[in-house]
Amino acid sequence: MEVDGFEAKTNLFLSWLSQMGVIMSAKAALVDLRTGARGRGVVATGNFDEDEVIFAVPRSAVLNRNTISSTKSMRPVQQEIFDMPSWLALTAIILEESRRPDSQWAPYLALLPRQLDNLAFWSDAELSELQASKVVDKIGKSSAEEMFSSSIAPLGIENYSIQECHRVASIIMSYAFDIPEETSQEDEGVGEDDDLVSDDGEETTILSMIPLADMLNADADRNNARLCCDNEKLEMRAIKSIIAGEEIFNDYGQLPRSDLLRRYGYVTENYKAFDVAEICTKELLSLFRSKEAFQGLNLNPLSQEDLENRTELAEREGVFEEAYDISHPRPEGPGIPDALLALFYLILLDKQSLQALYDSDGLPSRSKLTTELVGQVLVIVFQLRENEYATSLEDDEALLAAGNLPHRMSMAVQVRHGEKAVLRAAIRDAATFTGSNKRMRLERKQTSIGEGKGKRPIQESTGSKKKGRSR
Ligand SMILES: C[S@@+](CC[C@H](N)C(=O)[O-])C[C@H]1O[C@@H](n2cnc3c(N)ncnc32)[C@H](O)[C@@H]1O
Repeated sequence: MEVDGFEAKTNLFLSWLSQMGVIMSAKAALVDLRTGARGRGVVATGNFDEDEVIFAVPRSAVLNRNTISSTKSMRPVQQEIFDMPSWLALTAIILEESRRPDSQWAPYLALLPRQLDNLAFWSDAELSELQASKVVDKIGKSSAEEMFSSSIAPLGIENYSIQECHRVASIIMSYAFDIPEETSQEDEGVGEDDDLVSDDGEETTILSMIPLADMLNADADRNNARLCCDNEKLEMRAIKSIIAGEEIFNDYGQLPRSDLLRRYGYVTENYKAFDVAEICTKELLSLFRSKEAFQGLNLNPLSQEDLENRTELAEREGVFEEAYDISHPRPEGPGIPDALLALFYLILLDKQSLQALYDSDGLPSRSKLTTELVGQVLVIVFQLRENEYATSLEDDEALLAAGNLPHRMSMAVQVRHGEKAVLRAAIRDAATFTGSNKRMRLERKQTSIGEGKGKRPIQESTGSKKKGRSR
């Protein structure tokens, strides 16, 4: 006999779905996956062919900003709701619908979780386990609170509290879909073939809670279903054949585990391939002003003016970013982004070559940017970044291998370990750069760098075209 009403809530929700006109294939079932720590999920009980409809949800069962026109109590504040950012408006609407015992969405709202593991709900002590992960700066809890106070509080919703706003806003972050807005009769035919859910935030989309569609879990590239939208209904279709017994997975995107944790409150091994380590450009640039950071590389610190000129050129060339994400190399691109290589290259270029680049149009190709010096500087930058974490990659490996960590701590260790693993791989990669240093602004000194890699005397580049090969 269950004590938490989990199954009863599921059953009420399933009957409500059919009243709302949701049609679910007899070959799919909403099931209890709590033993796998996944809450509810949808599982195939029969085989699905590619493109087969798993369930269809009519637009009338969807909860979004358009819903308020049917909610009498919200009509007086309709304009305020329309003026808010979409996630805030949906937060207000769900708060109001949750308050009303006669809300037509009550059996659906009762299913949404009370406890969440998204980072907004972590204590400071729990967050400190993420160590130097930049995700901690992206939680945005206090700015969200300001918005709740300035936009939602004045609406006078009965059950308003900051805590409840956080819960609802986090649910929206992990459950809502951005779907193409319903087109009017006159517009019909314009976008009828556009059946993909858009998540690019274009004006024609509307942030919506879609009952049942949001009961699908996700696990990186294990997705086997996709939401397709037309003007009347939203259909969850198989994107490949699904065998009876398999879980039906949606696609939450190729998120690094840090962002998965921030937005969805969980991590799995399958997202490891998308992990990133973030390098903050401001911190990076300060290294080039110091004497200590690159000791042993025959590299003089840059004046503030020189550094600014070089970063301005990087901006002109479209390679300057506030932060750079280092990732594992993937078919879509290398782990160390071209833009970061280009920034380093510009910072390390000798004066004459820099001037030539100013007067030219365009940066050299990636293979020219990967000079030995760029690689050496990158190695140092990545090592410094790795040292910002309080524990080493090996410490974290031992912690994870020992197991028995509390749930949130285990997730935090996986995130920070993943970021360090990205940095280690990037260090190995940068150490292989062997491109010529002849245009690099190395101190004029007869010395050698790059132990074991085609050693040659290092000369300050004069830009002279007839510089011969030294080997
Ligand atoms: C859109 S909901 C999916 C339905 C959810 N399982 C439920 O019971 O309400 C997204 C949430 O499901 C959970 N989730 C999704 N995929 C998961 C996975 N592979 N492992 C663990 N939890 C997952 C996370 O809590 C996430 O925030």
